[in-house]
Order: sequence, then C-alpha cells, then structure tokens
Amino acid sequence: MSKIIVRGGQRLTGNVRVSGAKNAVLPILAATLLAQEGESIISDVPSLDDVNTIQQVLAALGASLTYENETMRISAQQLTTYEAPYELVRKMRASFLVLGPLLARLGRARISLPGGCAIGTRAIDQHLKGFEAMGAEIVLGQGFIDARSDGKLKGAKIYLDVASVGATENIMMAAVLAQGTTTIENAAKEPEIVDLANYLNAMGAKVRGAGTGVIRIEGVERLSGVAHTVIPDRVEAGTYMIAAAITGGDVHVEGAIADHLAPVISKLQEMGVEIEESDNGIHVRAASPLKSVDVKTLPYPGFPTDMQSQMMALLMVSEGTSIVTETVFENRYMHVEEFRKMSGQIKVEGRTAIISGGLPLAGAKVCATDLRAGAALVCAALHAEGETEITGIHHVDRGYVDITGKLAGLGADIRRFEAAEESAKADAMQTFTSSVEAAVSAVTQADAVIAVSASDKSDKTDNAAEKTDFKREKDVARIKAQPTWA
Ligand SMILES: CC(=O)N[C@H]1[C@@H](OP(=O)(O)OP(=O)(O)OC[C@H]2O[C@@H](n3ccc(=O)[nH]c3=O)[C@H](O)[C@@H]2O)O[C@H](CO)[C@@H](O)[C@@H]1O
Ligand SMILES: C=C(OP(=O)(O)O)C(=O)O
Repeated sequence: MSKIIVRGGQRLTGNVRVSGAKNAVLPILAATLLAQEGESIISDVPSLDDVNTIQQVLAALGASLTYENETMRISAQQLTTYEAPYELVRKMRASFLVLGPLLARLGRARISLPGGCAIGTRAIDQHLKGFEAMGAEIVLGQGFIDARSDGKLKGAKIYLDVASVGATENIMMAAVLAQGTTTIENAAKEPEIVDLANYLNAMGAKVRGAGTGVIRIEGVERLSGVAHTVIPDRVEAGTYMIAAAITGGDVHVEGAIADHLAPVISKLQEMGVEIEESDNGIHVRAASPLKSVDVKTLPYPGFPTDMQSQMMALLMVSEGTSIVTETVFENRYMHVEEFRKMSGQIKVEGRTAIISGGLPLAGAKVCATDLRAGAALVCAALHAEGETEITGIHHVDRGYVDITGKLAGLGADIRRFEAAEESAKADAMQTFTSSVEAAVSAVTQADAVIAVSASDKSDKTDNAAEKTDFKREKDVARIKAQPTWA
C-alpha cells in the first residue's frame, strides 16, 4: 500500500507554485469534444490521476491527443462513439461532463452513472432536467444513462433547484450548439465556470453572464479548437496556505488568485494569519497563536466545501472552540474519525462539527477517505508531534500534483513510499472486488426500483411499461449516483 509519512514540527518557508485547477481543466477537456475543426491546445494541465482518466475517456471517444510539459493537444474532429467506457467513468465524477458535449455534437450519449469522492449522494437530477428541457430523451437502466436528441437540442429556460457546478457546466456545454437561446437560472458562480465559459467563447460560442446567477447561451453552428490556459487551482493554493499557517510558517503561494480565495483569506485573517497579495500570488505568515473561528461551507462565493477539512485541521490547533457547518455535501466529515486518531477533539452533530482547539496533536496511522480529507491529514500531520503515516493516498493523487515534493521544497519532513508491486496488485484486486460488490448491490437496488416502476404500469401497453417515469428514474439516478467506489 502506498503511503505518505510526515514527521511534524517543521516550520514551512519559501515559495510553492500552484498547478492548473483540476476542477477547471476537467470540464474544459470535456468541452474540447465540441470542436468540429482545429486543434485544442490546453496549457497548465496538471498531471493528476483525474486528468489521466479524462484523457482516456476522450481517447476512447475517438479524439486524438498528446500530453507533454503540462500542455494537452486534442483533435476531436472524428468522434467514433457516443459511449463513454464504464470502467473510466466509475473512477471519477467529472467524466459525466462528457454527456453535454456528446449530446450537442452527436445527438446521442451513453454513459454510466459517475463515481467520485464518497462525500454525499451527489445526485444528477439537475443535469438530466436541463437536457430534457432542451428536448433530449433520457433513458436510465442497467447503471447507464442513454440520452438522445432528435436533431439539434433546443434552447430552453432552465432553473436549477440547486446551484450545481457540474449541472451548470454540463448544460452550458450542451447549449452552445443548440438551436436558439438557453438561460440557466440559479447557475453556479464558481471561477471554474467562468474559465469554461471563456474557453467556450474563444471556440466561437456565445455564453454571457458566467460568474453570475443567470447564464445566457446563444447556440451557434460550429465551434473550433483554440489555445487556452487553465486558471490556477484555488483549492490547492488554499491547502498550501493552511499548511503554511498550521506550521507557523512564512510561505509565498505562487500563482494563487486572491479574488478566488476571498472567503478562505478572510477566515485566515480573522484567525490572526497575515496575508498579503503579491504580484504573482499570495504571501502567508503565521507568527502568533491562532484564534478559533466559525466556518459554514456554501456555493461560491461562500467558503468552499473543498477547503472544509483542511480548515478543520487548522482549527484543531487554534485557541478556543470553533463550529464548522457543512451545507453542500451531507457526508463530508469522514476525516473527523481520522483526526480523532491524532487526538483531535471534535464532536459531530448532523451537519455541524464542534472543534475544541488548541490541544496538542499526535502522529498516528490514518487513512485518507477522500481527496480533501487526505490533504487535511497531511496538514494536521505537519503540525503533529511525531510521525504520521497516511494511507489511501490514491485519493490525494486525484487532485494534488506532487504534494510531497512541493511540501518538502518548503522544508517539511515528508516522504512518499510507493507500494511494492505485489502489494499494489493485491490492493487493486481488493478495490476491484469491493467495486464489483458495490456495483452489484447498487444495480440490484436500482433494478428493484425499475421493477416497481414497470409493475405499476402493468395495465398499460408494453411500450408504456418500457418507457420510464422520470420521477422514478430520478430516484434510480440518486441510488446509483451514490459513489461506492471512491
Ligand atoms: C469536478 C468538480 O468540479 N468537482 C467539484 C464540483 O462537484 P459537483 O459538480 O459534483 O458538485 P455540485 O455543485 O453538482 O453538487 C453540490 C450539491 O448539489 C447536489 N446536486 C448536484 C447536482 C444535481 O443534479 N443534483 C443535486 O442535488 C449534490 O448532491 C451536492 O449536494 O463542485 C463541488 C461543490 O463545490 C466541489 O466540491 C467539487 O470539487
Ligand atoms: C470533491 C472533489 O472532487 P470531485 O467532484 O471530482 O469528486 C474535490 O475536488 O474536492
């Protein structure tokens, strides 16, 4: 089993460079499928497991690509299939983002229900509602979503019940080649949405209002491949800011954009961390003992849920009691149990966590339960007395480029140990077996719902029984969307 070992207590100093944003590059790479002509040249593409996965998805769909020196070149003129392979899609939630582009480009997309971090149910009903409003027919079954449109998609007015990042992106990508104008109301406002809109507009699309709650997309006839540089990763930047603060360090986070990090900066300042915007990044200094604060996660521009666990690590070492409220995902406290192993004093009541801070942390053997939980454990370990061994680091590889190298460059005592080949194989077998068991269980539950749906309609025609009731299928989507593999 691969692991990271950290000996806490080293003060971090120096400069760390932020990579391109995972959550921006994944939709942008999906959007390259929309280019009927020309080559897309995407720069600052971080070398992450998730990027590797979407690269394989694009290749499986017929795109040809190269990836060298953080630049990916993609030609998608000749797509060969509308079906994204199950074994890739199950690895990562963002692979579901090829649905919108495929539907727009080919009028058909077949894709399995997505995987990703097990931090909540992560429904996809808002994506499907958007595609249906644009005239697509959606059929769910056997763990797959089959979406078709009879001719071009049609512009529509779509109100999102939740300001979902993924649904906003997927609908935006479907709408750029649709007939007429699409309006997304209660759209997500994240910087990654704006980056995607900028890329689409450079391709020839007409997207207005990205970054606000209402996005208008006027469909165009054709889109072409163009060059685009991905924005810096605000979550990676925020993680290094917290790593600096938790060690009482003095660190320049190169490439970090202060505007994208406003809520994180504001909370760190409230705690007593000195933050200064520089020409090309953010400087973080933490000298005096830090104070407790309360944090509530919210869609952008609120405090990002992807920074909640790292912030909790910092609150554990800050004086006083802090309250964290997670409002975006219903199961994003799995790191708490691991923090407790490091002597963290945290009580969870529903969506609220109460942290008694200022007590010493001790090194322990812990496991990353998801991507940001892994990063948070690394942050806590940098402060803790003694050695912390962190397993489950394949989660961290989804979202951080060389976290050990970057932190070691700042003076951390941190090393990564790769699994011996044999034990890696054993891990893979174990993961595969659990995935199969989980998949069988999810499909069985979902099929039970489908069976109920079919028997309810037994007095109607065979044809009608085969057609799916959207409400029930939404339930199936919710069941199957429960990520059992991450
Ligand atoms: C690849 C990527 O960009 N991932 C980010 C994206 O995930 P993702 O796009 O999956 O997150 P969403 O914004 O869609 O999800 C937010 C909430 O909305 C709910 N929901 C979502 C869609 C839907 O159709 N129905 C529904 O009910 C989800 O269950 C969740 O509780 O935004 C999240 C929220 O900032 C981040 O934590 C993830 O890092
Ligand atoms: C939850 C995250 O990613 P994903 O949506 O890809 O699972 C994340 O980046 O913290």
